Amino acid sequence: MDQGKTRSFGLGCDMPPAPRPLAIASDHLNPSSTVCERLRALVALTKPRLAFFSVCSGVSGLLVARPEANLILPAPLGIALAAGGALSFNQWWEREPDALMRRTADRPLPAGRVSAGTALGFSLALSLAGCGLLAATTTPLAAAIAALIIVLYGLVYTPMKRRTRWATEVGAISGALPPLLGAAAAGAPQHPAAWALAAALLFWQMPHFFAVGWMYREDYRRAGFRLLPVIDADGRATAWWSAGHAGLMGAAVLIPWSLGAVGPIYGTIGILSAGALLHAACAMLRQQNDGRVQPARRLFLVTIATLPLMMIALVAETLF
Ligand code: HEM
Ligand SMILES: CC(C)=CCC/C(C)=C/CC/C(C)=C/COP(=O)(O)OP(=O)(O)O
Repeated sequence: MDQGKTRSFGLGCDMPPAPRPLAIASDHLNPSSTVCERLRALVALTKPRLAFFSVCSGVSGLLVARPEANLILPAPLGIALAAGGALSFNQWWEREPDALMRRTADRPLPAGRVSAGTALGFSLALSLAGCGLLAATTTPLAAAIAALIIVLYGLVYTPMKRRTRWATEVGAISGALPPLLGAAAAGAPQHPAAWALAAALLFWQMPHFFAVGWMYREDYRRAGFRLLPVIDADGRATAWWSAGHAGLMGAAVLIPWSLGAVGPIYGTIGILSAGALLHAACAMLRQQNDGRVQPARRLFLVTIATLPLMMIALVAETLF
């Protein structure tokens, strides 16, 4: 989710040449940067692409729970502010390891485009504004879920990444909660379709991250992250866990479909998506140990392609 100008969507071949030593902001800010450059740096702190997808999953929960809610703006805005707050807090916390990884060395903090104090203040302000807006315009439960996501992601998952390989599972809970946040904002936190999307998203994230982790495992190792792809010598465990979670994602689609909680369009697209993830994870399993990252990259791209399709299918089936 790095927003560096030189790379995009995990293709990983045009990264900056080398990680810098700790060039942490505050004393290293470029005094001649324009207002526009500073604003751009603040936007990059929010990991806009991930934030956008998280908002989409939250809005999907909102729309399936209350289809007429598409006219209500404060809920998506509140979700976006809370997401930006959580994600920029993570960048503030990880400014030192980010400086050690090629993938993230050009982020605003390690690159010195924003000071640590500004980043922390910005992340807290966005978090408070997001939760406040949700509390004032939707439901207290929605604000509470947003606060829970911020705490789980910022204060539990983020420090866990350098301590245990199970951090990813905890991070996946925070990443799966936005559809429930959306449904709570619509006043229907129990809505089965929102729970179905949250469950699919929970399992989707494991192949998604294990693929990325394998692609950048040297980066993660250098920065001291103890994630599964780092401690897995030959890629076998990474591929198996990815395949297993692709299977679980299939179950998270089939079960609500068979119970009538979601319709056949979402059901079919969800099963095809899980099948595509399983296929790509199995390809990773077959080609482990040969040092290539191509199968992992393909798995990552499959995750990126399938998630929007599933969200669109779920919402379209509800609205039309
Ligand atoms: C445990 C949970 C997750 C982890 C550890 C994770 C990690 C990552 C990482 C490291 C990247 C960067 C890949 C690169 O630089 O090439 C990435 C990309 C991406 N992730 Fe995730 N992610 C997680 C959950 C999610 C969730 C919940 C969503 C959406 C709702 C999401 C959407 C995306 C998208 C759209 C990209 C591609 C765009 C970009 O690189 O910014 N991720 N993810
Ligand atoms: C509404 C709301 C508050 C939404 C936010 C949703 C949310 C917290 C998603 C985060 C998912 C996640 C664990 C990403 C990995 O970040 P990472 O820190 O491992 O990624 P990095 O290596 O690129 O820094």
